[in-house]
Amino acid sequence: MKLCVASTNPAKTGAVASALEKLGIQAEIKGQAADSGVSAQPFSIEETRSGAINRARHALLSGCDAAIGLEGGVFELEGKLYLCNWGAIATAEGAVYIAGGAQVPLPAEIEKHLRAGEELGPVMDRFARETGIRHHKGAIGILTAGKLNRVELFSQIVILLLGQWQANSD
Ligand SMILES: O=P(O)(O)OP(=O)(O)OP(=O)(O)OC[C@H]1O[C@@H](n2cnc3c(O)ncnc32)[C@H](O)[C@@H]1O
Ligand SMILES: [Mg+2]
Repeated sequence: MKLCVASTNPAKTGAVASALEKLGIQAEIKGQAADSGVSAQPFSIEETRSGAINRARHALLSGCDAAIGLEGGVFELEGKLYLCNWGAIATAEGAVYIAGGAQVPLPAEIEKHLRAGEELGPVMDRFARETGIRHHKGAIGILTAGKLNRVELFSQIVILLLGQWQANSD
């Protein structure tokens, strides 16, 4: 099976590889940049989820058995911003399955910069005095003292996607 991943971010391609390994599924993974069709920093659940679906649909056009889109974003609930992550798998048979991941509130300090129009990636790097956080541990890694990283978070979403595909294929 050839599986396209709609990003070259190693946190996303790594998450797909890790999910496949956990499920014992053999597949060739191809990471490629794909248009999310939403803003670089999605600001609602709807926008984040749409970004994942658009990525998957676009990546499927490059000729794979299925394509996985993963998107990070934030949304507001009772006046606070929360981190959210969504995923979608588009299959060559024309099906699309969707799943959401863990959500945590963002510290006020980070929230302030996002509301001023900055992207979470660079804001997290400054906050944690590190570089490229979005490529590995992610905001979730910083906010949970490394107990859960971005690869593991996306990996669980990918398991939810592959599981739904399988549940609907038998
Ligand atoms: O190359 P792509 O696939 O676009 O990967 P990305 O890291 O930019 O990831 P997203 O586009 O899905 O994320 C949207 C924005 O939110 C940021 N972001 C989302 N989740 C994050 C996380 O866990 N840690 C750091 N930045 C994150 C990211 O930098 C983007 O500005
Ligand atoms: Mg991005």
